[in-house]
Amino acid sequence: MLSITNLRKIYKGTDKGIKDLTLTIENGDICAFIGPNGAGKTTALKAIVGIHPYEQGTIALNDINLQTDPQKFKSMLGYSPDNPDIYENLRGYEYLNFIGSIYAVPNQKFQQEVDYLTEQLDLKKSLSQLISSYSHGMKQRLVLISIFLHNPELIILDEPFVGLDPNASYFLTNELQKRAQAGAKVIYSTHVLEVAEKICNRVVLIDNGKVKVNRLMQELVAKETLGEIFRRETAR
Ligand SMILES: Nc1ncnc2c1ncn2[C@@H]1O[C@H](COP(=O)(O)OP(=O)(O)OP(=O)(O)O)[C@@H](O)[C@H]1O
Repeated sequence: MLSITNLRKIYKGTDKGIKDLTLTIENGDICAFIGPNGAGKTTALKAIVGIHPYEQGTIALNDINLQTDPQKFKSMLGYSPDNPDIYENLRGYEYLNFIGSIYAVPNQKFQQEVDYLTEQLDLKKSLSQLISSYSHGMKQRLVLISIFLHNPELIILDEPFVGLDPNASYFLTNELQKRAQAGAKVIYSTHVLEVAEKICNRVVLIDNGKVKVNRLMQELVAKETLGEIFRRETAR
């Protein structure tokens, strides 16, 4: 279980960021973070993965506290940022070897996962090229492969579908569902509400740094679409 309690992260000298976030994600949950531009989704995700220090609150994954045991917490995590800025001077396979060794993925398992994921995401033939020669979508696919390698318990993705071609998007939606069914917890931010409505069982709507809606998807969209709810909740 991922448990976030009264998380607060405000950028220095501003009143922007996340003001109060409390959330529980159970094993098998796929949770959508939605909200207007600038609402605080990326800030919240960066705090949850330990990139942004936060001044208040608790984040714990299976009772491992991010602040007191960051190394253990991060070993259970797979994170894809909104911008796939990765080591440009490495070749694709060098990057994957690097990530595999950081997470101490056993050799056989590493090879199996790389074979499967590069095949599915059509990156096999490009692994010997420098990452600097990759397109945006290819870098994104390489990051996705790298985060799935160690079978993370918590998968955090910041706008993962932006820039992915339809084949890669199809693979990603299936892969997230498959991994959630096997017990992983997934949170991803998105503006693509139709996909979120289809694959997520929980939705958190953030507006102006605060949680406005935190509901099970099935209950929330019983009478209205997620788009209609979004427009009503965020009307100025
Ligand atoms: N490094 C920073 N320093 C100061 N303010 C920041 C910083 N990063 C983000 N902000 C501000 O914090 C607020 C939340 O930004 P954030 O990027 O978390 O929003 P978001 O919900 O991810 O938006 P989008 O949907 O546009 O990606 C915004 O007002 C933004 O301007």
